[in-house]
Amino acid sequence: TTRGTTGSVSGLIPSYDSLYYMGVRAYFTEDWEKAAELIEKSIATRETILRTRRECHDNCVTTGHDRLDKLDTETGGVWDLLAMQWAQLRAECVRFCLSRTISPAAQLPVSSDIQYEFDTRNPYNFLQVTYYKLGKVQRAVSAAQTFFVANPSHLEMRNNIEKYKRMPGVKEEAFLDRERDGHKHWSFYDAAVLAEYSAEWARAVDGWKKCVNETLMQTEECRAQCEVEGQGIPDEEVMRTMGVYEKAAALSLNLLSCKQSCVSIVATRPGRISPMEDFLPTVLEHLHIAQFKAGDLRGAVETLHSLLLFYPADSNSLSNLQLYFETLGGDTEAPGTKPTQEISSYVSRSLTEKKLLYFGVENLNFNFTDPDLWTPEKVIPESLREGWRAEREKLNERLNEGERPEEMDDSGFYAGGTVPLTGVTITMDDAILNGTNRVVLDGLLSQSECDTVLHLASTAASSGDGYQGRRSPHTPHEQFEGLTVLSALKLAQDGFVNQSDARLLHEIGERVRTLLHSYFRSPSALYFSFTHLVCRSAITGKQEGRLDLSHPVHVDNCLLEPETRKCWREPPAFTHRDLSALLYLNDDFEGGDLFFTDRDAKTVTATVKPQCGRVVGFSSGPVNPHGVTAVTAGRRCALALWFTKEKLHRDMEREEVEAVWAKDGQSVMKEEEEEDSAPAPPRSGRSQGSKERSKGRDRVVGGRDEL
Ligand SMILES: O=C(O)CCC(=O)C(=O)O
Ligand SMILES: [Fe+2]
Repeated sequence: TTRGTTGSVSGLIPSYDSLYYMGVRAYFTEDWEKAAELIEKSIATRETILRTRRECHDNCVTTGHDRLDKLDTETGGVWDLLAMQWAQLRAECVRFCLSRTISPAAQLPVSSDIQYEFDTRNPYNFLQVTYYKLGKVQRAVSAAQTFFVANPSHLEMRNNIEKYKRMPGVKEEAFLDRERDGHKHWSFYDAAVLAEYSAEWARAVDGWKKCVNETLMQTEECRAQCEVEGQGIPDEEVMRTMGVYEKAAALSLNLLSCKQSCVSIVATRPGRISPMEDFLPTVLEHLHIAQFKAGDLRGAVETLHSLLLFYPADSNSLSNLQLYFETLGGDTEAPGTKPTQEISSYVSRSLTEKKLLYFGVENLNFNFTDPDLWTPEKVIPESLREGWRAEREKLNERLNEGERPEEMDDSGFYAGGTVPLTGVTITMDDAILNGTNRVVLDGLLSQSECDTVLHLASTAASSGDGYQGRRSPHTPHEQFEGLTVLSALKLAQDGFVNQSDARLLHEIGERVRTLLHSYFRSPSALYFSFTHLVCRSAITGKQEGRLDLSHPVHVDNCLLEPETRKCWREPPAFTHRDLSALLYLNDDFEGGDLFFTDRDAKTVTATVKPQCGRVVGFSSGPVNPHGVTAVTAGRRCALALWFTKEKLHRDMEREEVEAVWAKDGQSVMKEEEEEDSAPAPPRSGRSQGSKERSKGRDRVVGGRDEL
């Protein structure tokens, strides 16, 4: 019964939407075999249709051009007929080309629902489950990955991916984004940014160049689709009242507007809803700086000239150009003193299109939203400039205030790596926490482990070791108590607690280090800088009308000056802390939320409620100001950990403890029991601590590092 719809009878390409609907129906009846087959077929069919359209576009792009050539010489007043003939020939070419392979049903435009489904890669969401049910893990993995790339805040899929990563026999290569070809420019972009971070300029140049080329290619692909894809007619109601030239103008404006919108489509990352403003000029700007740094001065000049086509009066670019010329010894004839051919055709074509479009806006009631910021004012009709300026100003304001692009973090960390511990899942990522290099992970400790560590804290408080029961350095309304690993060891030696409890405290730190090293894709080793277990207790009777915080807003490795939004990396801040982590142990208290703010130290961007086994990790720099709300009842305990990339600043106290245990002839690293039945994942960096111990020591004895 499905033969008619799948079109297999005619041998022509069927419409992919009907295949998709059938696939989804099969999915809900749990007919997994059929669901997989149909959904795959719909994806493949859509690809074939897109490819065929592109081929037909390319095949027909010059058809009838000879008629247009004759326009110049034609004197008999039939130029309009020649133009019509050109349109006819081209139409016939495309039509013939398409209908040779695509069924009539598939030539129709799909509904916006289907468009949305495929744009958001939802078919892969269905496929992930389907393949999992069928036991085809490799395929499930790549479906999961493909979906996740376009839906990066879909935590369920993220956790699925983490699970797949821990499955035996699932290889790294299985995590394949099946749609990667459509957005390669973003991979190049990311690679170039990473190279910039580590000042590898030659690699950055390579990445930015590829990014430019791929961006131009993707733009061409998108524009070609505008020409051959069945598009809705602009406002059919209005079209009916139009004469034939008006209709022709409306259709051509529609086409131009579709082509211009490719700028926004290409500049929108998978998974994002809005485009990156000024994408191509931004990439060119990065490229010329990278070229300059890499010593390719001529390349830099060429790129700068390309950039100047977008912003001819930009004072920074002009003074850079001046600088380059001086460095080149005023050699203005040198190659590279011109913009690249590709960019110059790109800009002039775009300008011509914009002129036509703005003419339509001014005189033909056409609506057009310019995707570019660089459009020169003179191209925009006088009557529109006022509104356009207001729009721009609004946009600038938005960019300058809350919606400014994510703050740059120069720490070298890059959130989004894997979570290599069984049972640990991501609860909040950068997107949910509204920031950069922040994460909340759950499941690091079992309840009994939390209880053990809490017990350590209470024992320390009552036995007099640790820094027991002193007033909080931050608020008179709370008491502060806690201990370090060394004081835990002493407690054990004095028989107050079990050896194994003290070791647990140590070992938990290793778990956190492993996690953060991997999740933040740390470019180098991470050393413990300081660790302590801290409890904050509300002092009863001192809570009335309390307005202060348990821990005022601060940045861990610099002194935040909210008025100027500056952060000074100097003492008394702990300047060598690179990554911060808090591992929470309980939730039976009131208040005590951790919150992140903007650099103004006021605007709260995210809040995290402590609970047993929850880890908050973040880069310790100015992108992450944070504080703790008042603890108004009960006791809130957390293990606070800071890591450094500099070996010189590692925590010597920790080494002392490890040395004691090593002398005891026991391994420091106790293999923890897996709570999950899933096989243990690889544990990079896990044994580093013990190796480190036996090596020679370039000991630095510094002031004690706390709070
Ligand atoms: O306990 C917390 O949640 C945060 C503590 C903190 O920010 C710090 O000690 O630097
Ligand atoms: Fe802090």
